[in-house]
Amino acid sequence: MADAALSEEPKFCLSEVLDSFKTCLTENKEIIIDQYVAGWRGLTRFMNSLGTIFSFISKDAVDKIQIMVKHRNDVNGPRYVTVQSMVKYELDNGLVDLTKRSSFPESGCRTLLRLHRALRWLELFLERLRTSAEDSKTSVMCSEAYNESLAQFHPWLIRKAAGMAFCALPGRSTFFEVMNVGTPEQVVVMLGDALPLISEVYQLTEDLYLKHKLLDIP
Ligand SMILES: CCCCCCCCCCCCC/C=C/[C@@H](O)[C@H](COP(=O)(O)O)NC(=O)CCCCCCCCCCCCCCC
Repeated sequence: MADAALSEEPKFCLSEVLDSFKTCLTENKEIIIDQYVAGWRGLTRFMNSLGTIFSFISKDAVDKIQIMVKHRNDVNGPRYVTVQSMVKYELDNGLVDLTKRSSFPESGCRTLLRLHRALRWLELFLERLRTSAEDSKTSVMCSEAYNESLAQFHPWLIRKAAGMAFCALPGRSTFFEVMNVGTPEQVVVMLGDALPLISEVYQLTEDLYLKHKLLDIP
C-alpha cells in the first residue's frame, strides 16, 4: 500500500528543489516566501524518501512550512510575499514575541528563523557533499554540518535523536542516486551551481534578522 502510494509521487529531483532557492531571490534581493517554502517542501519529500527514521525531522519542518503557508493564505497574506515585507509587517504591528513565547508562538518571523537556521545546516552539508571523496561517509558529513550549525539551538535529547538518525543515512553513492540528478560528476556540478545562491539567501536573511535583532526569537 505504502509503496503504491509512494510510487505515485512525482519523481524527486534535487536540482528542481534547489532551483526554488535560486528563484526565491528577486532583482532587488528580496526573498520570496512562496519559493523559499517550496524549496523546503521539496527537501522534506527528499528526506521522507530516505526512510521513516527521518520522519521526526521532516515532521517538524512540515509543521513550520504549514505555519508559513497559513500566513500566506490569511487575509494578511499579501504582507507575507517576501521575508522583508513580513518582517516589516510583523514588527510594525507588534506580532512577534521577542523575549518570551506568549501571544504569538507562530509568528512568521519566529517560524522562518527555524528554517533559516536549518538552511545553514543544508549549506554546510551540501558543501561537504560537493567536495567529498568517493569513500566519505554521509553520516559524518551530516553530523559535522549539524554540529557547526543547528545543534547549538537544540536541547540534548534532540541532538541525540538527530545523531542516531544520521547514522541511518545511506552511503554517498546511494545518496547521489536518490537525488536523481545524474552521474556523481553531474551532482557535483549541480551543487556547485546551487550553493552560491543558497549562501546568498542565507546571508541576506541573516543580515536582515541581525539588523532587526531577530536572531534570538524564542
Ligand atoms: C538528509 C539528512 C537529514 C538531516 C537533517 C538535519 C537536521 C537535523 C535537525 C533535527 C531536528 C529535529 C526536529 C525538531 C526540531 C525542533 O525542536 C526545532 C526547533 O523548533 P521549535 O523552536 O519550534 O521547537 N526545529 C528546528 O530546528 C527546525 C529543523 C528543521 C529541520 C529541517 C531539515 C530538513 C532537511 C532536509 C534534508 C534534505 C537533504 C538534502 C541533501 C541532498
